[in-house]
Amino acid sequence: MVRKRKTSAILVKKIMSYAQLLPAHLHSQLFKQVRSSSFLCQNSKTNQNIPRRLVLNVQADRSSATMQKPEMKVPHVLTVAGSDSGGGAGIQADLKACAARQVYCSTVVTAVTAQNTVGVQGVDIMPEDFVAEQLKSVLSDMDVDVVKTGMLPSPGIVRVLCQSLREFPVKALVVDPVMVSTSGDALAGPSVLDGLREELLPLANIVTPNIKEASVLLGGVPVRSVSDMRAAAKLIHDMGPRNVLVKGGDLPNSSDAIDVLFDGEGFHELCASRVNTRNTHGTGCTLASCIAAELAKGSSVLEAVRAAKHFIETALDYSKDIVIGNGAQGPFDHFFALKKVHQSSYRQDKFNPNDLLLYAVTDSGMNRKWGRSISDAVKAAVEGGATIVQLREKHAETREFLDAAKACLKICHSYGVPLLINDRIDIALACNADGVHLGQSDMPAHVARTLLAPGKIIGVSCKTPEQAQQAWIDGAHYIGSGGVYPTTTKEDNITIGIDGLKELCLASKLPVVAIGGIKPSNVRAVMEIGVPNLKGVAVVSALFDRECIKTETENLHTLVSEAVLQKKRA
Ligand SMILES: Nc1ncnc2c1ncn2[C@@H]1O[C@H](COP(=O)(O)OP(=O)(O)O)[C@@H](O)[C@H]1O
Ligand SMILES: Cc1ncc(COP(=O)(O)O)c(N)n1
Ligand SMILES: [Mg+2]
Repeated sequence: MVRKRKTSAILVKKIMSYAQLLPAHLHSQLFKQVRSSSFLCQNSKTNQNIPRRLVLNVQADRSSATMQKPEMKVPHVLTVAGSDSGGGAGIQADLKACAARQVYCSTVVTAVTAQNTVGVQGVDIMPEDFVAEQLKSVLSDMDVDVVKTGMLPSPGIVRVLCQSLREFPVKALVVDPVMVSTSGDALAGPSVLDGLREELLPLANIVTPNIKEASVLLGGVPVRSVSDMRAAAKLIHDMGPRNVLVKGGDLPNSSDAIDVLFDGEGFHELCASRVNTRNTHGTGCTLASCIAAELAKGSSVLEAVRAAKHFIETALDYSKDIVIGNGAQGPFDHFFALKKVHQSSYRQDKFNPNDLLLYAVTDSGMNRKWGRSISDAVKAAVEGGATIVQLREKHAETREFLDAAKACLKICHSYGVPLLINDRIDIALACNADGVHLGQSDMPAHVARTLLAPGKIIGVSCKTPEQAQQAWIDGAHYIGSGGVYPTTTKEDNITIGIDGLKELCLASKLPVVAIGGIKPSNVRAVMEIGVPNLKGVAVVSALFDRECIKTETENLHTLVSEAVLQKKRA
């Protein structure tokens, strides 16, 4: 409790010390306020003086600099939901979803369930007065941006929630009208329906029923197809929420997970590929919490729904094979992003020289010419059979390059193909690429070695036996040697020819990949030089300066594989 106190000598002293923190032009104003003394407060519990309003008043008037610490407003979601002892849905899913989306989450528990992957064994509903008390504790003290509701098991709880929302308005309300668990157990009965429809939905920015819940809200109208979902969304919108998202996770015979969003004017169909997994327990709670989290950060409803749906798809895909519990429906892992860092190092053991067989090197100029993104080009190359990829982006902006590198890494790893970054150690570190390729004027390989984790691949471009020797001393894994033939991708590049390549291979203790003007018509001649440590060919134009990268890669892959086989037979 805070009440007003008269100015005392001690307080004035304290104010003087505050004054020293303020710019000089605010001093006269400060002392005017001290004289009126109406703003001085004291905390009755601690007896500490709090010249808080003073600081606030002056802060409100400040024109430019102030020594006040900048406020760090943390986006905040309050979830009003039930506890799931199994940790997959309810409050537990909401906390994990918000944490994964970097948003603070406070919790008001409406019920405690005894629940696992088999089903719901028991439900203990919180008394409505105690729900009201929890709501007041959080909303009267904390700066909540968005309230998200889940299991609301009694009409009294719906009523006290609506009262609290009117007393403490928030930026947005997300209502997940939880009624039946995925296991088929009832979590809220028909007695809450009137309160939901008449009191809560009109306050909601978005309501997120699954197909069963949409049907129950509409008094039993069947919802079995995407067109039923559209019709249901429109009818539920008439109950007052600003947006309706009918979720199609449980839509029968659908190879996609389609959700329908109606914003009062038009429909958006949000489509994700259906992940083949038993681990979908908690998807509804997580989706609603992610939407709430994105709204708390300031996104629009459509942006929030898109981000939330993408999060679910990625999380389900990442955890599709995990096994938690013995029941039919398991929980999934919300923190896939953390573990990905661990798992994404392509191979912990040593570099495999056979990966040099068909080495695709990207070129931003060629991608621009053909109107392709780096990741589309890389995807086509790995689909066509490239065995290693190097991103060589000499002119890209750092942030753009990093985003592209992350996307390419994901693509390459889904095909078990390592990804290297040309020159940019910072990008390689930031995206956790499998290694780097360095030119003679880039960072020396022995320095790069100290920066990169053990096991990360280092390749070095070499034109002379001395450079090849140095690369070996520096701890490189392979050398790239060329230009074997004249090329346009590198200015002023010296052509070493087939003889130069052979000389380098013989001098090198490391595996070699040939580079420079290599294409289907000369790949055999290159591979036939008959030196065992020549492991493959690196190609830029013959893949990326072509209409169909995938077809060219397939073709070249066949030719280079045949050449290697012949070499082995010989
Ligand atoms: N197997 C799946 N693959 C991809 N997305 C899914 C899958 N199952 C559910 N979803 C998505 O998860 C979200 C929750 O959907 P749904 O399961 O219908 O809700 P609830 O969990 O409330 O029953 C929706 O965006 C839905 O499309
Ligand atoms: C406490 C609680 N709240 C919500 C759900 C719904 O989640 P799902 O539909 O994924 O089973 C649940 N099972 N338990
Ligand atoms: Mg479900």
